[in-house]
Amino acid sequence: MSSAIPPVILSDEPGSFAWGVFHERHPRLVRQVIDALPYGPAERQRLEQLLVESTTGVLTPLDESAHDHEQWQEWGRDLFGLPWGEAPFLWAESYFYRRLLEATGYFAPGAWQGIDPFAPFKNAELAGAAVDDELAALGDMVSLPAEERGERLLLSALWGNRADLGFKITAADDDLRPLGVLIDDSPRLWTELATVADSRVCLVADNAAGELLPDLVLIDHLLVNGLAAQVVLYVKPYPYYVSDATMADVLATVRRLRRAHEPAAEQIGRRLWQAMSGGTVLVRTHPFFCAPLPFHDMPADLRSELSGAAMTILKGDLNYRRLVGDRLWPATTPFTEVAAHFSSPVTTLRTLKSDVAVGIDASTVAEVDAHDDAWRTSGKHAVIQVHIGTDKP
Ligand SMILES: O=P(O)(O)OC[C@@]1(O)O[C@H](CO)[C@@H](O)[C@@H]1O
Repeated sequence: MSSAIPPVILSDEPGSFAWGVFHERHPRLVRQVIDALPYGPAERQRLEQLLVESTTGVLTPLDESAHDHEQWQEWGRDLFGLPWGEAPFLWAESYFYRRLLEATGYFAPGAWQGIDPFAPFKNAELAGAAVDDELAALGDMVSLPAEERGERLLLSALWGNRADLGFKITAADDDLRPLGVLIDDSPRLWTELATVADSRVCLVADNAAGELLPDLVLIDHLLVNGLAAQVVLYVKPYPYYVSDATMADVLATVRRLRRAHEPAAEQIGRRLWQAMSGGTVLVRTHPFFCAPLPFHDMPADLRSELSGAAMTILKGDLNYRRLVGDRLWPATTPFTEVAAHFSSPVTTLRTLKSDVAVGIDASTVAEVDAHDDAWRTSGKHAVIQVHIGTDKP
């Protein structure tokens, strides 16, 4: 690493993006969760208490009866007792979602066990007109040459990340209009996929519904065109960050494709179903995908699982923060420096929705700085960044 490592992002500074997540976004999110499902007084009270604690109190541990109490004790050893804003933003946000599941009774034996508090939002999006339009558009792509189709599908997987449901909670309609891809390393991705024979490609999913749909279509494209022999799709083991995809969301999305009126979409759904049955698409998960830590601290079992992949495609903002470290990097920090620790070649498909940015050349930084004060967080810009390894350009 060429220069000193910058500080980890905290959420204790009023007016900062991270502060706004706790003090503006979370209160609206909790309101929406309470409005979307008829939680009883106990669950509602616990949700309200979580809001009070996370905005004005100190971090308290999970109840000893929680199945992962020990694990969180270890992760939070030096943090419990501190004000939430003084813990790393990545850690505190992750713990907020774990505590939200505790408040709704997701893990405890009882009537609400296993009920995804975010399912009403994800289901509404998957059933909505925007997804209808995406399915219909797949028909128009059939006649395109494979390369052009691949490029379009990659862009739709990229911009599918734009409006995750957490982001939509505070974004104005105007914020949802994309502006541009600041870094586009996609030619390197396509070349690498075309070069490595019989390859396994991993895709670490981010959000369900409007993002998972183009991800699955991209996976189908890679398999059909021989750009991957097998795809491993990683999802979250339980609901997380509002709209993050779980296995239930994968099944709902494949079903939506299979039932589409558009024949091209229906065929993709059928092929994905067969690929899952036959093992050319494996859906996997790991507890570390909901851990409050950067990928640098990935446990050995997951590291070795990913290490044989020809490419790992990381979707979204949070996976990006976890890859490069949730720090106040100068945006010109070389991507290779901060992504080299990853155990396989890696591609990020990310729209910018937090303060972290790396690998952007100085002239591009100057240009976006001049036009958009909030370019790091507005979700209007995106990056496709690729790190392959020291032996390849
Ligand atoms: O990973 P995703 O879905 O692209 O984004 C997650 C996200 O919306 O959550 C955080 C704020 O809550 C931000 O860092 C980020 O923008």
